[in-house]
Amino acid sequence: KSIPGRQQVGLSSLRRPSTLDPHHTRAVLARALDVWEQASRLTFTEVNSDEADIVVSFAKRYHDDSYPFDGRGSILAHAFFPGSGRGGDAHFDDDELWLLQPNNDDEEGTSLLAVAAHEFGHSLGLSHSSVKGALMYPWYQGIQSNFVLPEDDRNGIQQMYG
Ligand SMILES: CC(C)C[C@H](C(=O)NO)C(=O)N[C@@H](CC(N)=O)C(=O)NCc1cccc(N)c1
Ligand SMILES: [Zn+2]
Ligand SMILES: [Zn+2]
Repeated sequence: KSIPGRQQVGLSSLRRPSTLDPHHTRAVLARALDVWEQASRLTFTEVNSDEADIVVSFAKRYHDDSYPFDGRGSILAHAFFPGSGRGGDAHFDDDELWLLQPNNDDEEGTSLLAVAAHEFGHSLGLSHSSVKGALMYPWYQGIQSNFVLPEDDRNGIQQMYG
């Protein structure tokens, strides 16, 4: 399944986000992957198959793994470290108010770009970072439109896929 250097991403059509525009959602997910592509030798291709290395889905509460979501807020998403089966997959809590545009601070809602970039870090094998400001810092911090991958995250991905 996972051929080093060729990460495949499937946007699972099984559980597509109920409210988000699928075309726009894919564009945001592609940008979240691009964050990592630009800092490593990784390349990503979209495939429509659950055999993909990273299968993305949106789900609420219990969703056939033992990590149920919790409604709006708190847990926003989770992803599995690389591996067979659901390894690499990323699940997003469909009870969140996902924003597909970089949001100005006062607007409530959660940037899908920021969270997806964070989750794909897990999908690629990165754990949480204690460096405040790192993308892999455990707590959501929003994202600027001209987002550049912080140093700590770049080091992390270079160590694995330099
Ligand atoms: C124990 C984990 C399942 C928590 C989960 C997470 O880290 N997922 O990768 C999560 O949703 N964490 C929240 C915060 C929390 N502890 O509930 C979060 O903001 N993570 C996503 C995120 C997005 C963008 C940037 C950063 N730094 C973090
Ligand atoms: Zn899940
Ligand atoms: Zn995380």
